[in-house]
Amino acid sequence: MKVIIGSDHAGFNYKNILITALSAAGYEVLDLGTHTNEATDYPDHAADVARAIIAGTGDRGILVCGSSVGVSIAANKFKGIRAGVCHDTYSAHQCVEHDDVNILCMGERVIGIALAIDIAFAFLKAAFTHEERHVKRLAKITAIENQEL
Ligand SMILES: O=C(CO)[C@H](O)[C@H](O)[C@H](O)COP(=O)(O)O
Repeated sequence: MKVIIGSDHAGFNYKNILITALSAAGYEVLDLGTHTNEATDYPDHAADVARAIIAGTGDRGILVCGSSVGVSIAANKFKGIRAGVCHDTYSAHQCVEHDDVNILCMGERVIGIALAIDIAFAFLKAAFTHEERHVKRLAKITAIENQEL
């Protein structure tokens, strides 16, 4: 599985640690930045990762900012992106199993790094169930996206 990862300055340290952990576990990881501690704007990085997922450059995305809220708002503006804020491992796998989330958002200022790593693995190991009720609900989200609902 190929993972696309991005962060602003507030998520920079966790992004780097996550890249090391995921790469060591055998995941292919594409780092779209930011590449320094210098202050940057989270919508830019959310857009980079969202566009890469939409283009099929990677299978799943991970975004890290200070709280996770900013990147999730920005990423969810893109059609076809289902970005979820997860600061616990249950949400991290359930959001894929039920909601087919394709971008995980975490906040470096919110949780410790050990939990962030566990959450990333829970997210990446999970698969969408394709159960009828979930497929129906996702179709409604797509309808909202297309302004049909
Ligand atoms: O946490 C965030 C809000 O959701 C943002 O993604 C930023 O990381 C945060 O706003 C950065 O704050 P700073 O004071 O500019 O470092």
